[in-house]
Amino acid sequence: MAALAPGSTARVRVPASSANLGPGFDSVGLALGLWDEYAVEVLPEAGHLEVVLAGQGAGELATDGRHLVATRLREALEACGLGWLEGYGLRLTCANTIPMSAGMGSSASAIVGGLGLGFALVRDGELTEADLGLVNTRAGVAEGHPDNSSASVWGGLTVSWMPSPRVVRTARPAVHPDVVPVVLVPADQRLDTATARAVLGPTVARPDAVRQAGRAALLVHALTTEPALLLDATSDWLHQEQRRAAYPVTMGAVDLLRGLGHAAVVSGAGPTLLCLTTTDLAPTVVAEARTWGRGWRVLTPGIPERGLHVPAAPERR
Ligand SMILES: Nc1ncnc2c1ncn2[C@@H]1O[C@H](COP(=O)(O)OP(=O)(O)OP(=O)(O)O)[C@@H](O)[C@H]1O
Ligand SMILES: N[C@@H](CCO)C(=O)O
Repeated sequence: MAALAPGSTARVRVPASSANLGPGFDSVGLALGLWDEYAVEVLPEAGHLEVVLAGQGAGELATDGRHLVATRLREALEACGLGWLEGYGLRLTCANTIPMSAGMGSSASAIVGGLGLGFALVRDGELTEADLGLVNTRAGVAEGHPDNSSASVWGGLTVSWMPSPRVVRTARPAVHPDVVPVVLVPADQRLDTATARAVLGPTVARPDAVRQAGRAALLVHALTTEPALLLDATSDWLHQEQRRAAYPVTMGAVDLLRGLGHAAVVSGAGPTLLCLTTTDLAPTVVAEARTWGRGWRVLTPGIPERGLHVPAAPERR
């Protein structure tokens, strides 16, 4: 493998994601049109790493080799046979819009983006389908559950599973064109995924497992074919009630919207709320959420059809 030439660059964009969507715990993900953008430039100074942050996490996250994008950039370069910072330096620039620890897959996006950036740097700024497959596997293994990471890699709706601890497989059903995600982010609230996972017990009752399996199957049908079934299709018995004390405000809002007939769920490990609605009803959901006041950010980010990608070069004037 040739050394990296000073002045070489790569750039990637990676979307946010919502995981679980009610019954699809640890397997179903939906990409959301909120993007982080990462860029890297090779510097001549061996051993030198510069991390420049803007937006979410700036002034808060590490700006050395511990930064999550940097650690996964390193993983990708080493997988391509390049020693980390051996004979070259790097400037990593991150422009982040995805809120951290909010339930929109920020850590998965950082992992997916870091890996993608490394492969893109080695491939002269391009990413192949095979690279996306590698990123999907490595990111799912790194997170331990591939729901967020697969949606960030592929865009759209993903259903992922791990037939063994180091293998990730993903199906990508096409979302019905009427489905609209409304994302409600409670201001100034964060919940680490690790904390939210720690409250889940090791076993579930058989009747709950049976109901959950049926609704997970129905979820895919509702999202792809019959959105009118989304309210029933988003019921959950495995994680949301168990975590209620960790995000009480969100659960109150989920209860309220579901009482009004809307398919509201906790997004990932929370505290963001995801409402899966339809083109005709989305304005009603948005109007309802706006009555809740400034404590909530109301987003309609759309569902990007592709995930991790190299953006087109900006046009020269
Ligand atoms: N863009 C980023 N760059 C570097 N590190 C990040 C970035 N985004 C998230 N992280 C790291 O990941 C942590 C958040 O991960 P966590 O899994 O708790 O939340 P999340 O991924 O936003 O939520 P969820 O998995 O429920 O959607 C942050 O505290 C930070 O350490
Ligand atoms: N399936 C994960 C998503 C958050 O990373 C959870 O709910 O814990």
